[in-house]
Amino acid sequence: MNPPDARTAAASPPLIRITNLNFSYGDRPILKNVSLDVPRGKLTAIMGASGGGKTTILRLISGQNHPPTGSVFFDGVDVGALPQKGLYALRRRMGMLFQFGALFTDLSVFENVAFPLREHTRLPEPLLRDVVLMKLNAVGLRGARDLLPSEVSGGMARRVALARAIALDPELVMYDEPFAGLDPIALGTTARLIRNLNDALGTTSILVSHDLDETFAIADHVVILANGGIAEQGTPEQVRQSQNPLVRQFVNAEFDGPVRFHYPGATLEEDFGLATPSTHSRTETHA
Ligand SMILES: Nc1ncnc2c1ncn2[C@@H]1O[C@H](COP(=O)(O)OP(=O)(O)OP(=O)(O)O)[C@@H](O)[C@H]1O
Repeated sequence: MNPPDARTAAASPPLIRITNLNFSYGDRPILKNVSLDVPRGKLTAIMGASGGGKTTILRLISGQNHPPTGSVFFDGVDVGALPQKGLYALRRRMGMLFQFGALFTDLSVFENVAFPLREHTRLPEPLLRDVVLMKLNAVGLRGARDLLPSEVSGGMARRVALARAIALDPELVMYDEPFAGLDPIALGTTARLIRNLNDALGTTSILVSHDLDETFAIADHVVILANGGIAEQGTPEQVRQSQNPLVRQFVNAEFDGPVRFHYPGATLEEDFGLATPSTHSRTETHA
């Protein structure tokens, strides 16, 4: 496994440091002893099979879930140790773009972006207007301010959600599958925009995505989750060259590998009456 980019690590401490984190839903373990640094000012992608715990990591970073053991530090602050008020203050430093954007359908594009500003600041109206228009300008939608979400395309709606995620000038923006449901052109536009906003605003970004090519094209640092732990991390190039079979299967989009295509069960021989009792074996197990 590759360590985070050495130059970044030397330049400044990570914005997020996760140490020895364990997390379960009920008695089902999801994350097992995970330690991870998210470098400041960079775009880190978290990838891996469905249900691997990627969204759970985002929820642990924002303090929506609490780890029974291990810690999440945001800019040196232990998120799990914060009282409710401190947690709210911390969340103002984070922007979130959830899967499918989740805009308020009865509010205009302008009011969707204005929403977090109205909720969390007391900006006078003319200043609020300027901030909203600047954010909309950054995503190319200043001219669409008066439209309703139903009047813009899916790709544009995602860009409105992006403008809303950066409305409060967060230090960290977390994107949970921001490309879901987008056509290839809108997907490419959104990916470029995420990269450009990260650089232009000097934020740190965490991107959870299944779109390998687009994600590898824009990420500085890639983390592959598998079996509750980090199977690999490094630059996109380093991860592509990983020899870990779990990573190879994922990166090469292989149909079968350590993660089995077949759900565990009876063998073909058993189901079709071709086997003698001695050859009955349940080999199709998950890695
Ligand atoms: N609140 C919850 N209660 C119980 N189980 C949950 C809860 N939230 C998520 N899970 C389960 O925990 C596992 C990890 O969920 P998580 O959403 O973190 O995975 P993911 O890697 O983001 O998946 P995907 O790529 O499909 O979005 C999944 O199997 C999910 O069904």
